[in-house]
Amino acid sequence: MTRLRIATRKSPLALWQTEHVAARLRQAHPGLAVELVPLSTRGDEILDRSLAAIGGKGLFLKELELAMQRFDADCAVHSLKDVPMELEPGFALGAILARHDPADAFVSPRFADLAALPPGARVGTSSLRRQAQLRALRPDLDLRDLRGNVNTRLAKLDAGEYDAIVLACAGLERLGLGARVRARLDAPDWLPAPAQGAIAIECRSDDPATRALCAALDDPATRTCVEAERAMNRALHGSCHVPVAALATLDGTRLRLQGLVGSAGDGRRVRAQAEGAADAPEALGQAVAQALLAQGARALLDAG
Ligand SMILES: NCc1[nH]cc(CCC(=O)O)c1CC(=O)O
Repeated sequence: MTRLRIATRKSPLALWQTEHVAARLRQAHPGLAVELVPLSTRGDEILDRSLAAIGGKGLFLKELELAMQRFDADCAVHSLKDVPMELEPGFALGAILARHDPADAFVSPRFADLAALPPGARVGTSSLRRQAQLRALRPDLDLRDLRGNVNTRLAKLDAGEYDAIVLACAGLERLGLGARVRARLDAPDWLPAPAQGAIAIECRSDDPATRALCAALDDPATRTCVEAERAMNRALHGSCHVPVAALATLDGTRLRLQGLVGSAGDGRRVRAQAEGAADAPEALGQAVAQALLAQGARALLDAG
């Protein structure tokens, strides 16, 4: 294969991530002609309704998968946290790139961190996971919906619609906006979305040539961690628009997984953590999910 076409969404973050993957592929395979195929997705176009109402985060993938099925593209680049726990039949993750920063960020022009917000401050996020954790730590806050790409969300913050917002550190850093991070929201007090910060390349399962090219970019340590996080999420429900947070860390051959299920409504949350062998991330994810369920996670998930 001498040419590789990569489908991508058109948001600035998606384009950055796909350009990054393209550059890494050219570096790994000198002589390979790598091209971008930018596409609009329903998830990008529909901004006035919640993602859950319009069919979940899979909407960001659909058009990219159709392009691969039409052979208009060979692979697609995604933020792995936006990828449903079960891939569509016929697709596989050809590579998961090394993750540098899985954490969420507190972003505010006026306030240094969550504790510095005055009572009743307006905080923007449409993520149930972020709302649930904000409710648990600061029940007084006025949580308001906020959708759109990273740049749109920052513009709404700067226009004064919110006192603070929560975004992923990874997205801000990739867009050259790392200076906007006022405080990191770190474990164990705050956990990110399963697979947050990890970039994945999706390929057709029956395309070994593309899969072989992509495999050069795979980072086994990151794959191990995100497999544990996604296995936990999968064992809890099967969708990806729920107040579930997870973070796995790998220390040599020991894998540690922290998990949380919260309620965006009233701030209740349950937490669990466990350690296991690095070669069994699925089992660890399932064990932490069982520990969360034993503490009543099901009632929180059903309440939304
Ligand atoms: N939900 C949108 C989304 N998908 C991935 C990222 C950030 C990059 C990443 O997690 O790899 C973001 C923005 C955000 O949550 O701030």
